[in-house]
Amino acid sequence: MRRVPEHAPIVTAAAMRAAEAAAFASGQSQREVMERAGAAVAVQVARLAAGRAILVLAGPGNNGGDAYVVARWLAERGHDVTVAGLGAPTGVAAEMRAAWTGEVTDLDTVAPRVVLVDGLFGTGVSRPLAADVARALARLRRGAAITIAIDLPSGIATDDGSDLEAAGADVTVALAALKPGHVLGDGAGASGHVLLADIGVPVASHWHTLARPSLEPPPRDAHKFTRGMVAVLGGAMPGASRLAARAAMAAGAGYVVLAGEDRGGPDALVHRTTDADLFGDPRIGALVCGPGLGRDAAASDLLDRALACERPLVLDGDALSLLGADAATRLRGKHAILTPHSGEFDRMFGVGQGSKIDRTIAAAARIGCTIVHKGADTVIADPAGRVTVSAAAPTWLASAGTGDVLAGLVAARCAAGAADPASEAVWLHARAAALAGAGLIADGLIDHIGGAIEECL
Ligand SMILES: NC(=O)C1=CN([C@@H]2O[C@H](COP(=O)(O)OP(=O)(O)OC[C@H]3O[C@@H](n4cnc5c(N)ncnc54)[C@H](OP(=O)(O)O)[C@@H]3O)[C@@H](O)[C@H]2O)[C@@H](O)CC1
Ligand SMILES: Nc1ncnc2c1ncn2[C@@H]1O[C@H](COP(=O)(O)OP(=O)(O)O)[C@@H](O)[C@H]1O
Ligand SMILES: [K+]
Repeated sequence: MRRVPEHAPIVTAAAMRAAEAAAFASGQSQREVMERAGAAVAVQVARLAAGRAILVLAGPGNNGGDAYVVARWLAERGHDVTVAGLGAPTGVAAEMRAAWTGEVTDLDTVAPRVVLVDGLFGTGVSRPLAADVARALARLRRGAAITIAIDLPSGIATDDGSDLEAAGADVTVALAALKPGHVLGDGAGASGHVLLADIGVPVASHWHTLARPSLEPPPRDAHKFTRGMVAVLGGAMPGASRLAARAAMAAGAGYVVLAGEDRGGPDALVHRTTDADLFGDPRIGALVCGPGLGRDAAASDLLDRALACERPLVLDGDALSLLGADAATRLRGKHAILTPHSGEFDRMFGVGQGSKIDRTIAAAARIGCTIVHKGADTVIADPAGRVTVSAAAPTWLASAGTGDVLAGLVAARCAAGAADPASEAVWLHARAAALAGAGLIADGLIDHIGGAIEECL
């Protein structure tokens, strides 16, 4: 499983340029910052190279400038370094090129070495790599045992993670902040393990990577209702609603109700009918509607009643499909957390423009609710524009029913009064998956929620 730093700021290329400009305006020189960036990367390269031969690729912009600093730093400390260049840098990057006293060979002809450092393009990549450059990069990566990218793997679009003919990296050293390209789409896979280097450029952002929550055991005076009551509406596919209910129980809800005709599930699960008493029960801290609900008239009626009641809602699966393009009008002003996968998201909000972060922020602002936009890169956005991205969840989660488990987790944290129930639930979900290991199924994932919680106490 790849590693990504926790609670790291995420900024776009434009925001990064603004942060750099502010640092330069406050008296730092571009040269100093580039020396710091190169040294920070070189420290990691030295550690990972462990004495093996290194090839540094240096591009025509400031990413290339960083690369020349990396090469100089390593050579000065006795490492076996060669450099291959692309284009002639300008400005400070040209000064760094001039300060490299070794040879600069041609990208097309250079032989691969065990350690590859990719400093061709970073946040300035503006179009797909030319075929010969992409071919050379892929060849050199294939010939290396480890590839370390400076700031971003060359050919990953900074702001949305799309693939502009990147070869990828095993380790990426992100400078000053992570970029959307490290956590979204193809970029997440291409970046490998991500390390964050402090280069002395302060960065402020409302967007962060997911962090381990800090949780408390139930206090001495706890009773079942103070720990949070969750009600899950059952429907056409009882297994899904049962998974959500069991996950809510495992995630620490003190009282979990499964409402409907299904009488299955563990003995500790409370069964009720979907009558007016249920929807009016003021003790319900979160009402889950959607997992296994179905899409028939009965399902639609249950959704209407859920939306009409005053309880906080967790809306998933079929509830989201039933809402479809009406989501924006029907959810406005509701206290709800939505957990769509990309198909459900697109049905509600359209495919739209921009990155997954941009689209999720826009949708959350439009409906005034928090949205957990699921996938390998789960993006959580609230109506105020705060974003958390989970970019390192085990891919074993891609199996039926794991989303139902997440809905139950979100509901349990919501009913417990958590400040950020969606992010906490997504962390616990990913961690439970890591503890469950290879070949996990949704039922087994629930057995590891307790272990994930233990790590947060
Ligand atoms: N600002 C700072 O002081 C600091 C910046 N830092 C570092 O700088 C990086 C950003 O630097 P950057 O803005 O110079 O962009 P960079 O990623 O080197 O690429 C731009 C060059 O590539 C070219 N080009 C683009 N796409 C291309 C393609 N497909 N195929 C071929 N050419 C292509 C583009 O040419 P153009 O698009 O104009 O034709 C231009 O020449 C950042 O990631 C970090 O590593 C750190 O040192 C901290 C201080
Ligand atoms: N490739 C993947 N890597 C990591 N997590 C994934 C991947 N694919 C899906 N997931 C996660 O698995 C869960 C699947 O949810 P969902 O698609 O709603 O499935 P279901 O409706 O069958 O429960 C979500 O939490 C999602 O973020
Ligand atoms: K790079």
